Amino acid sequence: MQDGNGLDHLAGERAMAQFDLQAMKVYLAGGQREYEISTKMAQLVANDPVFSKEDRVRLARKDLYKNSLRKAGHAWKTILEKGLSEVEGLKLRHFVDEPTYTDLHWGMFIPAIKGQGTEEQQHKWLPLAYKMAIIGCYAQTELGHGSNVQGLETTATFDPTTDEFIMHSPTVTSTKWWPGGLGKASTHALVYARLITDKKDHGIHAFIAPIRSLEDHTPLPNVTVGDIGVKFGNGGYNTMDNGFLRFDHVRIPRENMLMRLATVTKDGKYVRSNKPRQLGYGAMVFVRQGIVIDASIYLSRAVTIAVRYSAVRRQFGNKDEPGELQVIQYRTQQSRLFPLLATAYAYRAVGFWMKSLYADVMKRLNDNDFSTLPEVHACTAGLKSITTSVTADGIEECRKLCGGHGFLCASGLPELYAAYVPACTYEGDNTILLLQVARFLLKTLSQVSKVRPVGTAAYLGNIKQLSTQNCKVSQGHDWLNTSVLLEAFEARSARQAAAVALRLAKGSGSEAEFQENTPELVESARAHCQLILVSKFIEQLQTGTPEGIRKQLEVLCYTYAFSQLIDNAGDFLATGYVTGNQIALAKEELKHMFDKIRPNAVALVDAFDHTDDYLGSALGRYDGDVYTHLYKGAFKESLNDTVVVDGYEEYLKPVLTQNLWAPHSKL
Ligand SMILES: CCCCCCCC/C=C\CCCCCC(=O)SCCNC(=O)CCNC(=O)[C@H](O)C(C)(C)COP(=O)(O)OP(=O)(O)OC[C@H]1O[C@@H](n2cnc3c(N)ncnc32)[C@H](O)[C@@H]1OP(=O)(O)O
Ligand SMILES: Cc1cc2nc3c(=O)[nH]c(=O)nc-3n(C[C@H](O)[C@H](O)[C@H](O)COP(=O)(O)OP(=O)(O)OC[C@H]3O[C@@H](n4cnc5c(N)ncnc54)[C@H](O)[C@@H]3O)c2cc1C
Repeated sequence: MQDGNGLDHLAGERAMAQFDLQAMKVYLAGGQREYEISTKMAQLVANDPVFSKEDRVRLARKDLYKNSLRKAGHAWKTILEKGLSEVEGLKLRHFVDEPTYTDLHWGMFIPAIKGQGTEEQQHKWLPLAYKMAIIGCYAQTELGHGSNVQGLETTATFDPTTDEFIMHSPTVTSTKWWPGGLGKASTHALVYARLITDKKDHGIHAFIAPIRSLEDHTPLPNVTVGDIGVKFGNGGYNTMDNGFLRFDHVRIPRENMLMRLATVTKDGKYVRSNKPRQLGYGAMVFVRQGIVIDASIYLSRAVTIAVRYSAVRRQFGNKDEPGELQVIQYRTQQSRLFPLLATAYAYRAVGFWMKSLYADVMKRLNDNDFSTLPEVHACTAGLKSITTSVTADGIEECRKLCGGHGFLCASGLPELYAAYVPACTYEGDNTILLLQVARFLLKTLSQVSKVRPVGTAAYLGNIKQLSTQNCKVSQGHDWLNTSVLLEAFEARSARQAAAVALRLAKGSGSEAEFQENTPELVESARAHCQLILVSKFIEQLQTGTPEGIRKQLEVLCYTYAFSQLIDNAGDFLATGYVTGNQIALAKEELKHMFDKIRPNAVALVDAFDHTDDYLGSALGRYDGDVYTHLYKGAFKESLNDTVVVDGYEEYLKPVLTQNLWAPHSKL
């Protein structure tokens, strides 16, 4: 989408592109229809002044939050007035581009009711939620426990005499703490609490608790609720009202317990269904799968800014060429930037695959087939973990790649980082999630002689072969073979998993030994996830990629795979599958890939199709007119509202005019 002012400082870069830009835009959007919807919604948001992002980083929290309420309300009004479809509405909210209560309402409250509510409960709650007559949040985490869901303390005690649950927060640590949208906006909370019937604790279950009056939005009796406070960074995640919540013996009807997985009868009998209790974690699985595409989008924004700016920015020169060099010409810049560009493409491809994986598991669950649930859990948890960690670090790397100007909020990067970095923690701390993957790998390996692993773990079925055969690469171009690359990633992952499994198997099986091995378990989980990412990127390329973009995608795929191989060379070498020389050959191939990316770099980021409005960056502007806009931007700074600064009379003038002799001065 070209929305610059006509001057195109990057026109020379764009003229070098060697692929079909339009086809790439459609590919990255996920298809022609998605592309058209995206384009339409991006323009709708960019052209509506209510959605302006101007000044967001300068607003005080109260104003920032109020403005975010205004935008969320306006988005909803726009959706209704224009009769937008669900997909269009989702896209519109995406382009509004600030975390707000509706993310949790649509992203977790509704999916949790769909997944855990009976049909009757869905009929009761979903119509209200769909028309936003109620606003819901997902209240799981407490002050004392987030990762350890089984350790939550809030109680829901059944009282058969009134057919109600009594919701209670027995300790300070049982206070619900963090749920987005809870602090100020929600009328209802999906509360995870310990179910107690007849003095028996049945563990964690989900309850819909009304928390604010639908008349005047005041907290209901015996409910204490508010915002937990200012968070990291300017703007960023501060548009969200992450909240606290305490119940003091608050009564809710028995039907407010979501009863698809377990029921409590009128006379207080607890009945479990034959479905796995882990389905209670379904809303988390749903969001985790969506986070992979989301990571690609965030990373692609940072990379777009850094690539465009690197093509505009010039420093130094050399005797072979006139003038100064664009910093994108420097190998070191390329070696930090191009792998991130390739990663954003990889996550897009894998994100598409994740969607199909999720659709498949949902279909199976509807048919009461739970067989793929453990693999899907491991996959969504692991890829959520890797992609968010890499993206957060990648945004920060892009900031550094933009030198000093990257540190200015005008670059768009500080705010992007502040908004994104909590993704490493929410929806599961990234280390906790990798430990879940490791447990899955150990279980799979322990059963490998009896149960043939399937899906993303299928390679573990070839563990013997992968443990004995070594890499056959003898010249650089031998690496240009996806089977060779895949085998390297499979062998490294299988060997790392087998090594730690063997060490544990030789031990006593104690928890202490398990703990001692957790760093290696996390490394082996990471290796497994990197294999999934590489293999799914390759697989996506091999299934019907249009001719006009296939070559570029292949280059990006090799760039991604080689950079992963090199960044993790220690692991590959330690498993003994590859030699130092083979790693050195891969490094040379990676440099050849950089040469192929270089003339296409600007077009490859144009293909992400981010509008200037969405990027919100003077450095990443489509037209490359960086300096004019940085300079103009300085005049919007509130300190420059007056020529002589407020505070001069009280604080600067006395310093300048006291004329006191500083006794310690040597002058
Ligand atoms: C399209 C969507 C939009 C996407 C875009 C995103 C935009 C952002 C949107 C919203 C903003 C942010 C929202 C943030 C919201 C939150 O943060 S909500 C709170 C999230 N909290 C967590 O993630 C807590 C992390 N902890 C856990 O998940 C679990 O407690 C645990 C997995 C660490 C441990 O669970 P526990 O019950 O104690 O289990 P174990 O005994 O260890 O394991 C029991 C078995 O269950 C398996 N399992 C665990 N989780 C799942 C699951 N989700 N699905 C299936 N199976 C699961 C586990 O592997 C064990 O299996 P085995 O017995 O076979 O070993
Ligand atoms: C911006 C934001 C939004 C959020 N939104 C919501 C929401 O809407 N709803 C909601 O319910 N929650 C929400 N949360 C809470 C979030 O899900 C939790 O913070 C997250 O799951 C991590 O849990 P924790 O805070 O208990 O971390 P902890 O588990 O206390 O982690 C602290 C450290 O201990 C380590 N650690 C903990 N246990 C182990 C172990 N067994 N082995 C090794 N290391 C361990 C972790 O790796 C981490 O380094 C949100 C959080 C944030 C930051």
